[in-house]
Parts: sequence; C-alpha cells; structure tokens
Amino acid sequence: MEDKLIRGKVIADEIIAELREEVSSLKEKSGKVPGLAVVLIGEDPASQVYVNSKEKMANSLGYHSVKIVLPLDSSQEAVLAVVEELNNDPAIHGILVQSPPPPQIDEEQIILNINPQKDVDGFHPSNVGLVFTGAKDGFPPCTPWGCLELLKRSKVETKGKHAVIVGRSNIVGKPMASLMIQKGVDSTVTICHSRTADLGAEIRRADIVIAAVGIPEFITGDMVSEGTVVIDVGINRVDDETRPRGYRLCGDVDFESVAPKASLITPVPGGVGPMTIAMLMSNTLLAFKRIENIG
Ligand SMILES: NC(=O)C1=CN([C@@H]2O[C@H](COP(=O)(O)OP(=O)(O)OC[C@H]3O[C@@H](n4cnc5c(N)ncnc54)[C@H](OP(=O)(O)O)[C@@H]3O)[C@@H](O)[C@H]2O)C=CC1
Ligand SMILES: Nc1nc(=O)c2c([nH]1)NC[C@@H]1CN(c3ccc(C(=O)N[C@@H](CCC(=O)O)C(=O)O)cc3)C=[N+]21
Repeated sequence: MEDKLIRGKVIADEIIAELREEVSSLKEKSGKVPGLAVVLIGEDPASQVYVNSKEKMANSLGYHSVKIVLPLDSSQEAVLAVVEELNNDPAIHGILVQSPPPPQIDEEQIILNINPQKDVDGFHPSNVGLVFTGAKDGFPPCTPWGCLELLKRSKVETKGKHAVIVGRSNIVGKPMASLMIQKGVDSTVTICHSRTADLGAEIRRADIVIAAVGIPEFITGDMVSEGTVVIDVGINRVDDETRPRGYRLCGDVDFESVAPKASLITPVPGGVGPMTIAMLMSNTLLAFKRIENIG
C-alpha cells in the first residue's frame, strides 16, 4: 500500500524548498520580499486552520505576511474597502479572501474588485480566461494546479488519458478541467456533478479520477476500475470521539475500499491540501516578480 501513495506533503515540501532559494536570491538582488494578505471574514474554525497554515508558510519563506480578520457580520462595503486598501498597498503582491464568505457578502463582486495582478487564488474572471485560453500570464488556481503538479511529479502520464473530474465548482472542478485539457497535459476530460446520470459508470471509465465533491468518503471501491490514479481533493471533518480533537479528517474518496484498486492515490490529510498552500506561495512569488518586474 505504501508504494501507491502520492505523498502531497513531501512533494509540497520540495516545492517550498525550491521557492525558498528563489525568494532569498531575489531578496538579495532587489532588497524586496513578496507580500501576501489573507482576509478572513468571521472565525470559522476550519478556515482558521487553513489561514493560519498559509500565514505560517508565508512567514517561513520570509514573505511579508498580513492576516486580516473581519467580523462575521461585516458589510459588503467594509470588505470592499479592505480589498481596495490591499490593491493599493505596494508591499502586498498577493490577496486572498477566504471562501466561502458569510451569506450577506457577494463573493463574485469581491473577486471582481481584486486587482487581477494580485489575484493569487486565480479566481478573477480575467485570470480564469487567461488560464482557459492557455495564455502564460494568468494565475492558475492553487488547488487544481497543485493536483496537476502532483500528477507531473509522480510521473503519471496524462497525455491521451481519460480524466474524470467529480465536481464542477469554480474553485476546483471547472478549473481542473481547464488545466487537464491544456496542450502539453492532453487529457480527455469528463466532468461529473450532482445531475450526472450514472456516476459509477463514468468513474469506471477513468484512467485518472479527481474527486472534489465535498461528501465524506463518497467514492467507493465498486465505482473505480483496477489501476486508476486517484486524486482526492476533499477535506471533510467527521465527528470521531476517539480522536483528541473530537473529529478526524477524511477525503471524498473512501480510501479503504478504493486504495486496493488504485495504482496511485493521494491520502487525506497529507495529499492535495499541502499542495494548495505550496502553489499559493508559488503564485505569490510570481505576482511579486511581475509587479516588481524582476526575476
Ligand atoms: N485540498 C484543498 O486545498 C481544497 C479542498 N477542497 C475540498 O474539496 C471538496 C470540494 O470543494 P468545492 O469544489 O469547493 O465544493 P462545492 O460544494 O462547491 O462543489 C461540489 C461539487 O460536487 C458536486 N456533487 C455534489 N453531490 C454530488 C453527487 N451526489 N454526485 C456527483 N457530484 C456531486 C456538486 O454538483 P452540483 O454542481 O450539481 O451541485 C458540485 O459541483 C470539499 O471537500 C472541499 O473541502 C476545496 C478547496 C481546496
Ligand atoms: N480563497 C480561498 N482560497 C483557497 O485556497 C481556499 C479557500 N478560499 N477556502 C477553503 C479552501 C480549503 N483550502 C485548504 C488549504 C489547505 C489545506 C491543508 O493544508 N490541509 C491539510 C490538513 C489541515 C488540517 O489539519 O486541518 C492536509 O490536507 O494535509 C486544506 C484546505 C484552501 N481553500
């Protein structure tokens, strides 16, 4: 089983080490460092975990890192004002507003107001379009990009392979499809969602499955063919009284029944999650180099 694991945490650490070298050499050259601002509205415990690990990683790379926590009942105008301030702050190169925001906030409008040059999440329509058209100067969204990087660094052949993506969100499913059909990646893609007629039949035809459903252990062994490469994007908290925190983390894939059939599989935790953070750091460095015109 051990040799089937795609160790996202280990690969993410390699990427971070590569970034660390580049950051320090650019700092020496320019006297400047990348700046990342993360905006969190409310104090959802799971979101806090991610935001804190982003901040910790940014600090460990020597980035200028800012965390802004706004009250849960913040108005649209208050959030927009913070975004505007960060757009105009020359020490900030990357802006991330943690998703999902509380219901009174119009997320689409917030994203539209982030300077696309600082949109390190890759959520602004201008970046979505640049990535979709295969232009070089967008920001690939961190989670799908992290999944692709896992496949590349695990030497998984994508060319001519059938990738089945389960989920069509703007954060994961859709941009994942957009990356998998790029020239050079060259997969044939099927996108599934809650209205897909026979999900098992679609997944059984896959060489590569990418699961982003948001339902704990939803994809089971009977839905997967022998030899499939399985990338589990899901991060779910499931109550578990036997754990010190009272919950355990699991993916959207039922690891126990799927792993015996998979040729390669990502674990949760330690799979896609750490890659998302590594790609965010990479995009922030990219934004820094573009804005400061160095590197
Ligand atoms: N590792 C990481 O860094 C990240 C992990 N995540 C995790 O990934 C998962 C997905 O996140 P996200 O894309 O934001 O979630 P969303 O809830 O936005 O999207 C879920 C998708 O799954 C589809 N779906 C729901 N039920 C079914 C079903 N029964 N059969 C087939 N498809 C179904 C939905 O279909 P429909 O559109 O029809 O409703 C939707 O397209 C979550 O577990 C989340 O925590 C998310 C972001 C980053
Ligand atoms: N604007 C925005 N951008 C995002 O990229 C974004 C977001 N909003 N909202 C929430 C999702 C989720 N997400 C994760 C990042 C890292 C881990 C991660 O590092 N997970 C660890 C475990 C962490 C733990 O112990 O809870 C792992 O899987 O090994 C998980 C999830 C980013 N997201």
